[in-house]
Amino acid sequence: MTNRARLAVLISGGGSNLAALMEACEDPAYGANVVLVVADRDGCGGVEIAKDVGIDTAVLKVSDYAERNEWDRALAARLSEAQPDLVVSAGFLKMLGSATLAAFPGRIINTHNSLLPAFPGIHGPADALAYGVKIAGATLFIVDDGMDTGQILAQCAVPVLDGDTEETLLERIKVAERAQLVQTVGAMVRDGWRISGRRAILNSPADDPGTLNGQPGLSIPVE
Ligand SMILES: Nc1nc2c(c(=O)[nH]1)N[C@@H](CN(C=O)c1ccc(C(=O)N[C@@H](CCC(=O)O)C(=O)O)cc1)CN2
Ligand SMILES: NCC(=O)N[C@@H]1O[C@H](COP(=O)([O-])[O-])[C@@H](O)[C@H]1O
Repeated sequence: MTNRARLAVLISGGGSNLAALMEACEDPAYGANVVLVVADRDGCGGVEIAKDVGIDTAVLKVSDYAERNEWDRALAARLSEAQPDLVVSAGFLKMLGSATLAAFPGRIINTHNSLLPAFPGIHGPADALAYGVKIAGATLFIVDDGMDTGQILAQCAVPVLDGDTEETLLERIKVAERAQLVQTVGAMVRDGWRISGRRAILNSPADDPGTLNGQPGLSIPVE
């Protein structure tokens, strides 16, 4: 595959999902390259991971702009410079505004560590644990102007174990989440996807041996 899809990744923290995408991109057959990493704050480990291998980075802090919309317009402009085919929000803790959404319609995806529509926001695993659910997981979805309301591309499930803490549950979720992100983004960039109402449909199932009928779904990793 000669033309590789250009990925821009939005982060706010350590970037383990980013690192998983970067590793997948090392294989030319995967079909993508990470061309830009943008953080909303200083000190993100994911920015250093990207810098170490020469990937372009930027930090855009809301507090550096007089208005939230100015930040959103600056984010849209910075992303546009990179000409991404897909924008991947992976632990990005800021709601995207209308300028960014309009710049990449239907081409911004977000991975969230809960089984949406349950437990949206920034405390998914803690909220799931507090509720007492027995199954948790992660959701990859198309970003829209709501909070975690976009069409779902893929979901993966993990068990909640007796004695789990937020940390142990989060790490179990993240193992499945990273695999789901890599497999689904790969399927998207190689074979595309389509939207039909509330449904987002991959043109080819992600290559996850643990999926249900080849669909990225109930791939529950064994402890
Ligand atoms: N327009 C959208 N933008 C984003 C979405 C989305 O669904 N629509 N998803 C988020 C990621 N996310 C959950 O997956 C999420 C991130 C941040 C927040 C939030 O309330 N952020 C606050 C600030 C929080 C902080 O800085 O600690 C804010 O934006 O003011 C909710 C959900 C990515 N963007
Ligand atoms: N709703 C936003 C949110 O909570 N996102 C979550 O942040 C983590 C980032 O991990 P990483 O920095 O190791 O990739 C991920 O688990 C992702 O679901």
